[in-house]
Amino acid sequence: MRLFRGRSHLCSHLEFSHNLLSRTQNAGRLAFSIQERRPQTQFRWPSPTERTASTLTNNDPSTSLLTTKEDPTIYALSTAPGRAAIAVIRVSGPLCLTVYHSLCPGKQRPKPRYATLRTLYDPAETSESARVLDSGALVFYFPAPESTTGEDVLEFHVHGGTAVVKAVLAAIPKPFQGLSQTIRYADPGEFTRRAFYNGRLDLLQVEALGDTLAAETEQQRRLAVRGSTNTLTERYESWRQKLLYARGELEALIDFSEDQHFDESPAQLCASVAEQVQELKHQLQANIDNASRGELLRNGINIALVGAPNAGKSSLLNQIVGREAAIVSGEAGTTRDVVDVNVDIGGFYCRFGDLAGLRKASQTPSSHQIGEIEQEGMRRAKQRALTADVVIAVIPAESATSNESTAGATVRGVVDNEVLEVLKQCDPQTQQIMCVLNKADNFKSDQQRASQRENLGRHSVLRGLIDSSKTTVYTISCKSAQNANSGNCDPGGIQTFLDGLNQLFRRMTAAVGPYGREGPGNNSAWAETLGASERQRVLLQQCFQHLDKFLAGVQPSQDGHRAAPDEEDIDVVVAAEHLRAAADCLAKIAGRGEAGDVEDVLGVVFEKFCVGK
Ligand SMILES: Nc1nc2c(ncn2[C@@H]2O[C@H](COP(=O)(O)OP(=O)(O)OP(=O)(O)O)[C@@H](O)[C@H]2O)c(=O)[nH]1
Repeated sequence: MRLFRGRSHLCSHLEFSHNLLSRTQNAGRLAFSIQERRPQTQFRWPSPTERTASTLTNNDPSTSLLTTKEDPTIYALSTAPGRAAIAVIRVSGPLCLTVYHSLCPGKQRPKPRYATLRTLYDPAETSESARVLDSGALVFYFPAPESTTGEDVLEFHVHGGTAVVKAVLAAIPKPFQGLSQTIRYADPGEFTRRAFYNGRLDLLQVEALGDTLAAETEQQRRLAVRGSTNTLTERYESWRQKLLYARGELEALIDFSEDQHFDESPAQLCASVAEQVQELKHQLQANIDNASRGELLRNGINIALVGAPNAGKSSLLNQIVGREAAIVSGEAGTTRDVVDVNVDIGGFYCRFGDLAGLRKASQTPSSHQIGEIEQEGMRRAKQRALTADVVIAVIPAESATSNESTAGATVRGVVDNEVLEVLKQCDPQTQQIMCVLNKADNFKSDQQRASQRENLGRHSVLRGLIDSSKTTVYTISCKSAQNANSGNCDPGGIQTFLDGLNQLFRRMTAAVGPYGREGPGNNSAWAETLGASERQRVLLQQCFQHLDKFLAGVQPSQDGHRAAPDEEDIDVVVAAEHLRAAADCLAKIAGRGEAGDVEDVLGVVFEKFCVGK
């Protein structure tokens, strides 16, 4: 085992020093276990004030005016622009009280966190009649640091008329004219950025806040709420602590193994750490999988309607969205390009793509050649189907009724070969396939309808696809749905199909635990991990890869392809480095990376924020 190939630079970490200390104190008793430790003191990114070394007091407004250079007070309309009953204007920074006194002259400082009724005046206006900006405004004052931004915050709840808002916004900076650095209109997301800098929110909560503001559907809202707790932060931090602790154990071995007696041999210690790392990998994998599932809720579920020309794809789309979103016609090949429609189905944000019908040239009537446009449409349709999360194969029932001589021929007649080819190319691991038998009104009886559905289920290719998607074949009739009178509760079976689709979405987006859906433990306890962002998922993936490299260096591979390394081949320094790198990835998730990293991340995260937030 190679222990002394140069001391790594890791001692600088507080956690490592802590480990060294306890290791030295407990020398000779190296019974190793990875324990949960309470996080170190809460990390806090230096505030803009600290970073610029500009300290202000806001007790005396006159001195604030002179000293505020680097840390301007910001203000903005925080509610949506336009006519409304109430508009909220928010001010954050050291000049809050100065702003208050200039708009509410002669009035006492408002009691913190209480609503105070005030008339607002224009500080630059001398004419008594023109001075009043708004009467009956409510003022809230939140002194630092117990405020949303961690700075002094002032909120004016004014009447929501456009002119009132405009006048109050114009009045706020008036006393500071000529001192341009002291107060300015806020940039998008600047209030939240300050909350982050002042330790009021961690980066994960900032991301969840961005999701909350962007949420359009019920499921997106729930996802955002899950992410807004600090459960994820605590989970990542406990993993990071475990990794740092494990690394500390290895480092102690490097430093002291020559002069101290340890109960465990280096190989035993590595095996013990590897066991813990293996367990951590299971948890990471669950987190990574759930983050991908959460993406479906956040970005929407991409659904492709595939089928032969005239199968009824456009008719089905129109039934789903409840309007004429796509052209329906008896002419085969009507839909040429992808028709995308966004729709909320039971709280799930979905993007439906109605695609060009798929057929071969030989299947077209001799008078009809497949032209360039139709070919391009089919190419796009295939491409879209292969990247969709859910592929709905729309199969028309008409061929079935006209060709019932043999079960096999019937089914093959219904499911077009071109459509089958595309379904076969879909990835059952990542894509769900659903079959819809349309034009059920063509069946002569319920019995015929049932037997055709069974035939479809028996079809060798479809069977496999349907089984892997754990879905059923739905029988619908867009025509019946369209012609139904309001008395029929589920005309054409569209509602039953939508319910099935909803159940499929629930399965696709349900959280899984470290040992899969059927594994031990409570999977719902992992629901928060659905809220993990794409950025977090990428960093978790990188963390996972470092753990893999660590394991590759210290133990045989689980599939038996790689034998256990000889004791002399275990490089503990390199192994410890992989643990450090893995821990760093977790640190970056919470915004604890190098300063440059964090600024880059902030740039991306705050892009989504609007002014006033
Ligand atoms: N009898 C019956 N006809 C239907 C049903 N659904 C759709 N149709 C008819 O089938 C024809 C084709 O419908 P579309 O919805 O345009 O089919 P499509 O799959 O989008 O066709 P392409 O655009 O050519 O790919 C139209 O004449 C529809 O009225 C149904 O449930 N029953």
